[in-house]
Amino acid sequence: MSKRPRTLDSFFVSPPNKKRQTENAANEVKPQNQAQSKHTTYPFAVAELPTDLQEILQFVPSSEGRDIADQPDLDLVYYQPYIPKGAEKELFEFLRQNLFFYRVKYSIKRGPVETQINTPRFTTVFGLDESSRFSPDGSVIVDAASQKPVPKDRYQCQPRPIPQCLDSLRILAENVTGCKFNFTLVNYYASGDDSISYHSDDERFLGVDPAIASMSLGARRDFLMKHKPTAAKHSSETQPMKMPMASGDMILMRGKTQSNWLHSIPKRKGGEAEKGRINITFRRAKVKGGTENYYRYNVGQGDVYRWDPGSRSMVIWKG
Ligand SMILES: O=C(O)CCC(=O)C(=O)O
Ligand SMILES: [Fe+2]
Repeated sequence: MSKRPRTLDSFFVSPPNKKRQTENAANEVKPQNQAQSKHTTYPFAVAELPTDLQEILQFVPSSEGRDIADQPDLDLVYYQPYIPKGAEKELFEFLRQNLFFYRVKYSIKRGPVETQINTPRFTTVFGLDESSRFSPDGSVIVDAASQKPVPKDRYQCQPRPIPQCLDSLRILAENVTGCKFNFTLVNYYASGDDSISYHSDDERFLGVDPAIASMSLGARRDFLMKHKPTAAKHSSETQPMKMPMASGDMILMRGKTQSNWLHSIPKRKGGEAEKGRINITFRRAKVKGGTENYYRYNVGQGDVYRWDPGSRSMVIWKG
């Protein structure tokens, strides 16, 4: 006999005869699902999604996406919300608690001048470009064409398989958008001082007109967009946009958007931003250069950070 389908509401009431979560002496909430994603490249194992969250994800998208294409070269789908209300808070806490993050530093050279850049947010990344894939157990990287293990020096970086908790979200994003993704990039904006400046994700390694799905959890932060300056088009022909990305919202950017528009998350003074915000983007890198780029700028060579529930802040993880 098949199981009776549950309604969304029933997920938010604890079943009477089932203890939903176990609490230890420190009152720390433990997920029901103790299984973990492990890999030699991970500083520590990543818990799999708790079963209650896994089940709620059947109800994604929580609302129909709204097309926004009323300006030149703009092609967006905005889900407000995407994750069911009530579940996004648990998903936010779970991911902040269980992922490892980095504060990447790098230098750029413009002519003779070298500038040190401190990425103003926490980042982490998982995935592999189209030219190769992980074997099912994740132990080897296999060439997509020959199906043979790739030579050791194929990648300078050490690619990481997407842990189960993020891979479930990736598969969901594929099903909802009809796009294919092989990378998951995660940003954590700890406070209003963390930000990402105006840019477009139009790197060659993503191919033409890339689709990028971008999910928000935690603090509401403004997502700003403006058209790139062009010779032909006066910027006054287009209107800059401000989208209040709330917890559980998702925006899909596709078509000509990346080649023509810039986006940013500006710094904010105090308020809600201090609660912290997670952004997850799903993308598809076509070639090896994409893999190298993503690990260089989102993992780097520095310290590993992990959320510390005691001090409620990211602290350097000492292994
Ligand atoms: O945090 C966001 O919403 C945007 C992040 C972003 O644009 C990026 O990672 O490329
Ligand atoms: Fe971006």
